[in-house]
Order: sequence, then structure tokens, then C-alpha cells
Amino acid sequence: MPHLLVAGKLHPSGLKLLQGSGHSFDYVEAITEASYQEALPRAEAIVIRTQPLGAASIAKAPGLQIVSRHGVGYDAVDVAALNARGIPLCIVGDVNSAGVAEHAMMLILAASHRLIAADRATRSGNWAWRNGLQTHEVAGKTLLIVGFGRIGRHLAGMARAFGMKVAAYDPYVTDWPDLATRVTDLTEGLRAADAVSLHLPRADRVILGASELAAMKPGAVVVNTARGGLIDEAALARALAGHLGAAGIEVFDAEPPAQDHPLFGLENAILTPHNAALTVECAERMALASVQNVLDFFAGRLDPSLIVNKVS
Ligand SMILES: O=C(O)[C@H](O)COP(=O)(O)O
Repeated sequence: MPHLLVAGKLHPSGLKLLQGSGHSFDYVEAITEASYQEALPRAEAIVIRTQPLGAASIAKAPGLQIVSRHGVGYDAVDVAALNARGIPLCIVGDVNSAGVAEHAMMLILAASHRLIAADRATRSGNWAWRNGLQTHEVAGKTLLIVGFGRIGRHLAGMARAFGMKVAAYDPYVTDWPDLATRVTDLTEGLRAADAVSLHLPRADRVILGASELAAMKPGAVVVNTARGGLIDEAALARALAGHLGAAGIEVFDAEPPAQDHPLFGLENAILTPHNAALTVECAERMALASVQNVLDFFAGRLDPSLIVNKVS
């Protein structure tokens, strides 16, 4: 039976599934470069969280046959190095959509209603804050979703239930669902939006830079639960000190962000620690799915739609 490396903390249900499978495995809860060195030479499969798996690490695992992401983003994995050896990389599919989409909706609502500022005002005895009229409803407002895959679509359904008009931008989608108006020009979509929420993989370019942020309406809300690097964080901080209303940021260019990060000093930035998909429910589903994908692979029945790289 092939040997597994579980690289990063896994929900107990995933470990239980693995224990019952008959596979031997190393469980490295807090993976570091040093622990990779120790465990990789034995690994024939890796279940991996968001920490990097680079070409040098992959080269240390001569028997590696499959990498299974506990999640859907795989920007931290060196896909070219896997491709070169014909090693498949699989993701968990739809199992984290609810957690991430709910988190995005929560950030849109919290930013619009200034939840954190309201909480702080209440605790500090600033009751007069309630008459400041600085909060906004989302009903009737336009949400632009950038990236219209599983999570973006889930969010579209929720935003519509809140009475939002939903538009989406995604040049790669061919099966456009009847959940959002299609926008073909990002800047035009941003000009018309009261809120924008990103739901695309980390790209090698910034999607919301200074000029895109400048195109947005005064008072608009920016939400990112996708990946750091998609927004120019310094430009966002400047825009939040200027015309933008608020932002909800769950992912950062460098994680964890440094204490002097430009967003930390802004009262209208709501920040969360890349935990959207780590609800108890989501963490359990991701653990079960990422382990099951490895078991399915070795049983010859892994769903090919979960493999994201090119292996022949
Ligand atoms: O960003 C992600 O892909 C999800 O949060 C899962 O990542 P994790 O495995 O580090 O929790």
C-alpha cells in the first residue's frame, strides 16, 4: 500500500478515514521545510494545505505519484515540476464553496453596515455613532463578481437573495448560468459596481491595481476571499483613505501579513486570517475529500474533473 504524507493540520475525520484505509502515513501537523526534508523521501502521495510545495521538495520524493490539495487554490504548488514527472494534482472541488461564499457575503454585509466600527463604538460608549448615517444596505446595489466559478456562483445566489443586482466578469466561462449579468469589460463593470468580490485563482498579475480601484464609485466596497496578489494592497490602502467606502480582505500577498501592513491602520478595512474555508463543516469536508481523492487515485477511480494539471 502506498505511503502518504499529510502536510499540515487535518480535521480528525480525515485522519480517521486514512487510518481505516490501511495506508501508512506521516502526519506533520505544522509542516516546515525541515519536516519536508525528513518525510518527503517516503511520500508516494501528499495531502497538502496551502504551504508551498516547490520543485526542490518535489524532487526529494522520488516515489511521488499524486498530490492532493486540501482546498481549491494551488498557486503554492509547483505545477510544472509535477507535470514534468506526470504526477497529477487534484483539488477538492465544490466542498468549500459554501464556507468561502458565506464569508464573502459576510464581508460585503459587514463592510456595508460597518459592523466592526459599530461594535467598537458600542463598546467604547460612543452611542451617538448610531446617528452618523454612515452605513448602507446592500439591497438594490450592484455586486460585481470577478471569477465566476463554483464559489462565485454560490455567492451570486446569496447576493440575489439579499436583493442585490449581480453582474460577473469571467472571460473563461463558456456555460454562463442565469445567475448574473455578464460583463465583458472589467473596468466598465467596476465603474457600475457598488461592491466587487474576487473569486479567481492567484494570477501572475494584479487584477485590482490603482487604475481599476480609481474606476470604482465613491463609497464602493472591495472584498477579496480568493488569493493575495490579486489586489495591489498599497493602492487599496490609498483608495480606502480616499474615495472607497470599505474593504473586506481575507487573503494577503504575503501571509501572515506584516504588522506594518498598510491596511492595518485603516478603520474601514475588515481583515480576516485566510480562514473562510476553515469553518468546522468545511474543514471536515476538505479533509475527507482530500484524503478520499488519494484513496480513489490508488483504486483507479479518481474523478478526472478534480485533476487540475496536464498529465497524460
Ligand atoms: O485557500 C484555500 O485553498 C483554502 O483555505 C484551503 O486552504 P488550507 O488547506 O490551507 O486550509
